[in-house]
Amino acid sequence: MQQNKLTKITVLGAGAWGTAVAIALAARHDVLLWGRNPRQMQEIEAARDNRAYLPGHPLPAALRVSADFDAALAHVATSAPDETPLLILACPVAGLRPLLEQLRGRSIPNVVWLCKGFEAGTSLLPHQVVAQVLGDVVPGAALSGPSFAQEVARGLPCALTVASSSRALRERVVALAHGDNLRVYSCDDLVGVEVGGAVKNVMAIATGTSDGLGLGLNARAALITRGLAEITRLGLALGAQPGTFMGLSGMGDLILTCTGDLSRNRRVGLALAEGKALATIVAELGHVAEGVPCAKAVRELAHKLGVDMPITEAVAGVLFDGVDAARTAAGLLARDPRIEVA
Ligand SMILES: NC(=O)C1=CN([C@@H]2O[C@H](COP(=O)(O)OP(=O)(O)OC[C@H]3O[C@@H](n4cnc5c(N)ncnc54)[C@H](O)[C@@H]3O)[C@@H](O)[C@H]2O)C=CC1
Ligand SMILES: O=C(CO)COP(=O)(O)O
Repeated sequence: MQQNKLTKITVLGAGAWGTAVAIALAARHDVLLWGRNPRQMQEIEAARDNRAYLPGHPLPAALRVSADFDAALAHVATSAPDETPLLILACPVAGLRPLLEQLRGRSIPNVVWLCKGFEAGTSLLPHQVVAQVLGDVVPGAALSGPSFAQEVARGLPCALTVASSSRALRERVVALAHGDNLRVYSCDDLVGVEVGGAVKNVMAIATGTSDGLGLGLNARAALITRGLAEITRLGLALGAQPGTFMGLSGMGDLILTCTGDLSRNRRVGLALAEGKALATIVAELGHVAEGVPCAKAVRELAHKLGVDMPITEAVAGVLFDGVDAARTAAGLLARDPRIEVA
């Protein structure tokens, strides 16, 4: 495959994932990592290590870091005419709208977002938030799939999916990002890719809770499988293609997040099983756990659409309604029998 050399890329958001993606892409491109906290960005520059969000993964010498928003945008506005630069949005879903507001009216290239979830309050998917704020003039894509930041930063093998309604942008992102140990597939089902990436976080809280309660490996496999059925039902109601949920952004990310202890969402579940309060868990985590706000947004959406989502209901009940986790697990098992594919 033809690799584009030294394309200019700006990553907006210097958390764990933005930093890991910037590290991976800096091996082949001219990458600038922007973070909103000037003191933190100075510390990263001084240590050449993001000690707050991704400690122990030195930044390559070529990777530039900055807290200057104008400079970050100028980086991707100054490319040669034959290059299309890339703007990567690496904030959590809660930060997407505010970040997009900062971009509105500015001259920006193609945007690719990495966040996984439904927006709290609106239950919108990221591409819908992008369309609301920027309109459809800027081509956009979601990059998703099973990808723990720490492993990507170490250069371990990883496969992702880029989803966009623009074929040209999908091809562009593949040409830029595919290579070394990153394998990038493409897909035109933006809704399916985003729904899979969002709801798997809720399922990871469920499996973490189940594992923490000692309910066993059989229960975990059941939760993952029925979780996939639940994700698929919601996705189909929103217009997704069923096959997408068998792919990297569906089953792939669901398996990773439900079983891998690097998952922050799984760790939320493990801590809930210990009886910790949600506020304590979130404070101790020090990172976003998208499954928490997403459980509420998905519950609201499922009610609105009439989609049966018992695992999401159970997770939201434990997180927000003070329902006891062990009782919730028993409640799930006590549901009436049904045909498996339904
Ligand atoms: N960490 C991982 O392994 C992966 C994370 N993701 C997704 O990427 C998104 C970001 O996750 P992480 O970087 O891991 O979270 P994190 O909790 O490690 O860092 C979040 C970063 O976003 C910044 N931020 C928050 N609101 C912002 C705003 N309005 N403007 C600019 N920056 C803002 C914070 O300052 C912080 O630097 C989430 O949606 C997550 O689900 C996706 C794949 C892998
Ligand atoms: O999305 C992820 C892996 O693909 C990261 O999951 P967590 O946010 O649960 O750590």
